[in-house]
Formats: sequence, C-alpha cells, structure tokens
Amino acid sequence: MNFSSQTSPPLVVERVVKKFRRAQTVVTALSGVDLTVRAGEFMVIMGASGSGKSTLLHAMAGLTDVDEGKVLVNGQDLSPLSDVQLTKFRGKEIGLVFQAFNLIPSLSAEENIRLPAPAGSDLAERVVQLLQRLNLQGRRLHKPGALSGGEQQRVAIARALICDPAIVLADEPTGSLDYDAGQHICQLLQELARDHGRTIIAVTHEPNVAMWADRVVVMRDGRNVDEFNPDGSRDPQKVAIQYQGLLRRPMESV
Ligand SMILES: Nc1ncnc2c1ncn2[C@@H]1O[C@H](COP(=O)(O)OP(=O)(O)OP(=O)(O)O)[C@@H](O)[C@H]1O
Repeated sequence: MNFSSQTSPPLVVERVVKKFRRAQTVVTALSGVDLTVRAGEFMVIMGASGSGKSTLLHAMAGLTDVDEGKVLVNGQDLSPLSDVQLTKFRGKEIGLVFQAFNLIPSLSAEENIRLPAPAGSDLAERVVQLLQRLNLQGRRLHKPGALSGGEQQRVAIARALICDPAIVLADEPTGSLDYDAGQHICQLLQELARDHGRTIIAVTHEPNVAMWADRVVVMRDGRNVDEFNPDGSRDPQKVAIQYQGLLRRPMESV
C-alpha cells in the first residue's frame, strides 16, 4: 500500500457527510464539507457549539467513518483502511491533541511522551527538547495525577509531537492553559507550520488562538461556509469581529 505521496496536499476533505443515528433521530453533523489544507499551513476551525468542528477533526483523523465523500491524508483515502491499518497510518502521519488527554496514569510525564515513539538513537534527545519547549523539565518524573490540567495538556501535546508527524490535529489545544501558556503553545504550533512545513489544524473557540492561524475556516450547520485570513496582526479583537461578522450573515447568502 502506498501510504504517502509527495505531490498530494497533506489533507483533502471531499463532500463529506456524517450522520449520527440514535433511536428514531438522525443528526447530520457534517453536511457536505469540502476542504483542502496545504503543507505548512496552520488552519483553525471555528464555529458555534454543535456546528460539526469536532466531528470534522475526528473524520480527518479517521477516528469516525463518513457516510458520504472521502478524506485523503497525503493522498491516501482513509475509508478502505481497516482499523489496524488506520492505527498504523495515523501513528506515522498524524499527531493528535484531543480534549481528553488520554495519559496513562501509571507512567511518568516523560514515559507518556515517549510512548508512541519507536526506540531510536535520537529519541532521548527529542524528549529532552520537547520537555524544554513545553516547559515541563521540572515535571519529567511526575505521574499525570500529580500534574495540573495545563501540565497534562502540555504532556499530551509533547506526546503528539514526539514522532514528528506531518499533520497535527488539535481540539482546543489551549483549553486547560492560562493565557501565557496558551500563547506559548500557539507560537509552537505556528513555528511547526512555518519553519518545519508541518500542517496544523486546530479547533478552537478562542480568537486568541485563531489570530495565530494562516486561515480560519468557519463552520455552520455541518458545513464550512466561510473563511478568513487573520493577516498576522495578532489582534484577537479583530479576529473576533471578523468571525462574528461571518456568523451573522444570513444562511441563504453563504
Ligand atoms: N456520537 C454522537 N452521537 C450522536 N450525535 C452526535 C455525536 N457526536 C456529535 N453529535 C452531534 O453532531 C453535531 C456536531 O457535533 P460536534 O461535536 O462535531 O460539534 P462541535 O462544533 O465540535 O461542538 P462543540 O463546540 O460544542 O464541541 C451535534 O449536533 C452533536 O450533538
């Protein structure tokens, strides 16, 4: 199986529809999403609660199957892959930072970070670098139960980056962090994209996070109805005004 292609965009979402069925009710979480994300792009997804942001992120990671359309990661259509193939593929290509940190309680911060990485000559050095970048040096040997929410979140981010994935998918990556720590993570994500060509996609409600992105995609009722460029001005108020302005547009005009 050819898992990657140099010429394909890292992530393409084509006419994706996702419905959840529960008893007699059907909820359409995604109703025809089309999106192409380029290599080295830091893209943020915003939208009201229930607009489909997390479902889209899960579909991009192959964590949820789709009813129609397809998701291509580095040219590979995820839909025909078995669970085992998907897990292997994800491990190689995608770093996940999700709201439930899923840290292993019996392992130290450092052991949690190392967990997904195959042993290699530079692994110890990479762990040290990530501990430094995420300001966790002093928490290296602590288990998750002895870490604050923000520290656990930073361990989860380090674990997502340890295999140096081409794509990072993050759901509210700064959700448990104070302002300064959140800005530090945004800067790290931006550097990964701009300086190292990694593709970063983050879901957030925070203009403070969105202001770091190259592109903000706005979801409404299961569709990506609009997008804007925050222009690098790092002005959260400007981003909030742009976002709110798009949300106020009548649906028939989008
Ligand atoms: N497992 C599920 N079963 C049934 N319905 C679901 C499931 N997951 C999501 N939904 C529904 O799909 C829609 C989109 O949910 P999703 O979590 O993607 O929205 P969101 O934009 O991420 O919301 P939030 O900002 O509140 O996290 C919502 O109506 C939600 O209730």
